[in-house]
Amino acid sequence: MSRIVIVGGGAAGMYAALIGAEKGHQIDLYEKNEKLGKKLYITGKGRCNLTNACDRETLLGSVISNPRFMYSSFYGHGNQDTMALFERIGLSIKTERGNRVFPASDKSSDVIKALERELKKNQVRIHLNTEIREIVVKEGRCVGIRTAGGENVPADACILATGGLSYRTTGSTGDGYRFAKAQGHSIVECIPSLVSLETEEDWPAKVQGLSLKNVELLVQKKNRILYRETGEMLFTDRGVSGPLILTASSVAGRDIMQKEVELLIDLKPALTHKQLDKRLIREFEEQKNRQFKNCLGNLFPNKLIPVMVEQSGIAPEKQVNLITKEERKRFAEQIKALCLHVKQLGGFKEAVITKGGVSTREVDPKTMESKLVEGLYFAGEILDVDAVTGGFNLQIAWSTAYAAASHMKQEEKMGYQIAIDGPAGAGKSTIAKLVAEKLDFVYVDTGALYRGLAVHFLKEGIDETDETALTKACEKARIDLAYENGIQQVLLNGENITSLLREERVGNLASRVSALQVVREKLLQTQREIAQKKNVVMDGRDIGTCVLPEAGVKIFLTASVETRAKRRYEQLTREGKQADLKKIEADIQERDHRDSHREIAPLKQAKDAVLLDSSDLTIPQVVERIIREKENASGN
Ligand SMILES: Nc1ncnc2c1ncn2[C@@H]1O[C@H](COP(=O)(O)OP(=O)(O)OP(=O)(O)O)[C@@H](O)[C@H]1O
Ligand SMILES: Nc1ccn([C@H]2C[C@H](O)[C@@H](COP(=O)(O)O)O2)c(=O)n1
Repeated sequence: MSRIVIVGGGAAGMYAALIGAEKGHQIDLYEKNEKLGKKLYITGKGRCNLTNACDRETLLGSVISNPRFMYSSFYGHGNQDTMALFERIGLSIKTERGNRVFPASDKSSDVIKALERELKKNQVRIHLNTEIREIVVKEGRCVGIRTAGGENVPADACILATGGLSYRTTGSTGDGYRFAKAQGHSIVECIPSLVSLETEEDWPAKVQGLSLKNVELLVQKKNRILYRETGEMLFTDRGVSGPLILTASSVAGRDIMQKEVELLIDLKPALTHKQLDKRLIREFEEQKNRQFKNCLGNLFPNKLIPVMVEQSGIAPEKQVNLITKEERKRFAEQIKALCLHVKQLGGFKEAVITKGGVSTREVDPKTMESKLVEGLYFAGEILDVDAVTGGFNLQIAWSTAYAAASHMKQEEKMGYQIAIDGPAGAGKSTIAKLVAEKLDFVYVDTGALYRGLAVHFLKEGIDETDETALTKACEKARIDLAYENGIQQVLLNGENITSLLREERVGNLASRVSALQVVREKLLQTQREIAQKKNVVMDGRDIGTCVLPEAGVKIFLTASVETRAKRRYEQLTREGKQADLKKIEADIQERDHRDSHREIAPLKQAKDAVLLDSSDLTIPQVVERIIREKENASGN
């Protein structure tokens, strides 16, 4: 296990913390705000456009700055992976127009809640209201951080996920750029992006609030076309905004900074110049005795008419039949290319994202590790990568966070993991033991850990409904696994209690208390630590879904209730124990229901697990099938 410090508790920081913790690292997440995810909370007008359910090409094509840098991380963990992860952690999602993905509840707070819940479950240590002053580097390697309060926090690695400069009130004040610069990183000039544009002309203020649908926007600089698209735009008190403009700010942001960019709005993109002229002739003919200012109602929204009249240079009171051919032609030109000159980009205060940041040339695109400082990683908006609207910028955050957290170097080699989950009596332990033997892996029966805690509660006479007593008892219990002649032994505070584990009351209590957060939290890290260093076959209820979500092979082993009850009955009879088939069956059913309906880490098949129904398979056949899965997964 490595000790990793993450600076910044926004989208990228939380995601990196979760991935790192699931990989078995000890994570400390530092956030200077009083809570996590402040910017995430207001994104997408509070709905949080999580990602975009497009294909990979579209995903890459939506990145404006440094798309090639995103290639590896999008392929390593793309939009589909992000959607699967959010569903795995209990967030229902929905896809809307333009493939935009949102939480089903339309509440960004639910995204934050889901992430926070997982961070807690995975024992991430969250430090709120804690500002970081600097990254500590020794001999070219990051060895920790120093807080503004002067505390030195040693670490094996540090992920900077401090965001950009947009929405400063949410904490994005650019600290990360300063830390990176201090370590020799180049920072590409930061400018606001996905932002409104301020214009030299002040007439937009007269029509502020007016939204135009289906207009074509052409952005150009000295006749060079920078952007051209049809869609919706909006006039503001200082210029223009709306979807077309936001994208234009992203595509042409740097040119806009250097001035001389003009916007040409085609108000009638469906008509050619010739068709438009014909239309004007018809309108002018039908209303020939009216004044110019009163004959445009069929052509433009009312609010826009005074502006169009003013810009045309034609006297507003001029009788329509007196308008010359040249005036009409010029007016048609104006309709096809209503011109505005861009003064500047709107400010960081309202920009959705920041363009610029830590130069991607100095960061490994596969791992997000600095090429200058070992053990220093970057994730999210701090990097000089940005995309258009539609959930793509958050996907950059998720994918880079995943790359950083999952490529974190392990102090010790990570073991190979085979996860076997399934209901009571499905044969998990019998099969897992044999698979482990064949592969020379360590077998870990996690049910035994829960049973071990149950023995402790029984010994201490703990009332299972008394949460305080349970919490205290959990603190007092140390559960260790040991192996005698390759057979797993459970030690409770040093005492070998293996012989007590199979008692019926122990199994039933284990099933009941395993629904409790305090119990699951107690055992989660123990399980991960075991799987960290050794090759393991681990069986349980939530191994593939929760304990080892990255396991190389995941099996969901099951069999009909009758089969399982019959097998258990035969097992007990073989062992010379009293057994009642009907009672065993009822017991199994009750346990299945409880294990699969509890709120935390319920028994369920992981999306990427192989379903194996052993009702009609012999033990060697099941073992063989799993060995084959392992061989396929390892490519041999
Ligand atoms: N494919 C099979 N064919 C016949 N018997 C089987 C098969 N798989 C398992 N068994 C038998 O079923 C019984 C229950 O198996 P086991 O104890 O391994 O289940 P389990 O899933 O680990 O149960 P629990 O979750 O309650 O600990 C054992 O007697 C075992 O030998
Ligand atoms: N990963 C696990 C393993 C076990 N449990 C709980 C649920 C079971 O009813 C109980 C005993 O397990 P068994 O020995 O029968 O496999 O422990 C769990 O919640 N998660």
